[in-house]
Amino acid sequence: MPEARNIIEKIWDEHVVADLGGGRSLLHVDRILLHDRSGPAVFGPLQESGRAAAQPSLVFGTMDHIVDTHVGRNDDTRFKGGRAFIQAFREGAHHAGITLFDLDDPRQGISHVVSPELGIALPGATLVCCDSHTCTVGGIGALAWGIGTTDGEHAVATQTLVRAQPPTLRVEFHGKLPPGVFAKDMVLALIARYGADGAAEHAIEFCGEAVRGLDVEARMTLCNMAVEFGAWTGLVAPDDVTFAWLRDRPYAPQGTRWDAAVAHWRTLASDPGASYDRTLHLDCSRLAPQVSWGTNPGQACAVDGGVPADLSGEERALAYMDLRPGQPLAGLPIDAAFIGSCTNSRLSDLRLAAGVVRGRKVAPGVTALVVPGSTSVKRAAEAEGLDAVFRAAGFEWRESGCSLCFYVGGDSFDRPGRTARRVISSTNRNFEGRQGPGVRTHLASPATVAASALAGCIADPRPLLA
Ligand SMILES: CC(C)[C@H](C(=O)O)[C@@H](O)C(=O)O
Ligand code: SF4
Repeated sequence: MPEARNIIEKIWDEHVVADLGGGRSLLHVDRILLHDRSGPAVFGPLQESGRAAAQPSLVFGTMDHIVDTHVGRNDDTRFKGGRAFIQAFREGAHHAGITLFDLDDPRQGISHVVSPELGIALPGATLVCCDSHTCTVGGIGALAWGIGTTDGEHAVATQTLVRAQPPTLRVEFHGKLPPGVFAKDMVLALIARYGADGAAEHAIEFCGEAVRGLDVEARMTLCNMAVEFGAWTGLVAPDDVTFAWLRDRPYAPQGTRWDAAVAHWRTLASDPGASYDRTLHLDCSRLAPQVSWGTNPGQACAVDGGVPADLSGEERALAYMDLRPGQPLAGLPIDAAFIGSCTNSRLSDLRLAAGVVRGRKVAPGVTALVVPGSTSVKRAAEAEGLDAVFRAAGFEWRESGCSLCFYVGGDSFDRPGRTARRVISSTNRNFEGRQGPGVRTHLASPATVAASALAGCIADPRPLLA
């Protein structure tokens, strides 16, 4: 009788090319994603050392981080030297012979949004990208992780990587999610409960009733923030919900190859009795929408709660956020609301936010914007009239990209003429300066961001969803 294995061990075992001893293995990498921000640092050294891509058909590039998301964009960007980055990335991609989703390509978008959407990321596959949120695609059951550019160069040149096998962590979300509470709230509550380093470099399998009840896009939201929990990566075992979502995607297997793939993917689920190095639990049945109050994603609480009263050692976070212990969060005035990023910019996120916004207006003085995660999400949203709903309410409707998730991409909430100090955001990081110098970020679900944009202050979305 073979030993019971969990899904992470199964995917790992299938990808070992050579056991290097000491727990380290040479792994086959099934797919590589590269983007405009870190991609040039992969192509440059690769070309200088005279090496080529081992399997260019398994490597994909997309423009996302530093592109301008204003309508009518071109190679110019707000990132200093951005044009040179974009052009170097384009040239490197052409030279290496990989597939590039360039600015004018309908498949362009944030790496972690486009790879599952196009069926590049698949259940049971290994996938890497020089980006920490590569774990997002764990939502369809891929073992995906962020790497540095030196590993990126190694991966492109050999289609393999050296890794030590990670310890495993089972996170069980019990119960059913109450109405108005979403995957973003689950993961914020998890990190708040166990701390921003709670997963300590483990590979997580997210499971339990609340996870099974999530659609694939929400599972990606959950896995997106595994890295904010200190994990190496996170995934959800693929099931019928996954297979239905992936079917007929352009790069997914077709015809009889699809049937064979599904039959194999079904074998990946953790065996009964499989063991993990650690297990954590969270009850979702009474969970409230969550909002972060501090400067790491673990500093979050219920929207109808407040900053913990008994804080010590958090003075810097509170000073930066201009908050005091015990202060309620609901009712705190905001300057801006942002819906976007690889965490929450898929079609289901935009539908949810539009449902809150429909027929209502953004509060006077609040800058509100929606940045779809991919051009295809944008087009699908427009076909449903969601852009019109957002625009009528007073939201700006942008082209796809990372945009205001990340100040280093060139766009900032603290630009001349548009100073926004306090922002409620559907993104994943609330670090000091993340969305611009001095900008204070509150992380929340797209529903909470939308409700807050309308109220002009942090607001509970539940009354608007009822
Ligand atoms: C620029 C990129 C390498 C970075 C990352 O690795 O995550 C960015 O996407 C981020 O979210 O901070
Ligand atoms: S959307 Fe934000 S978190 Fe995601 S890859 Fe882009 S910059 Fe990083």
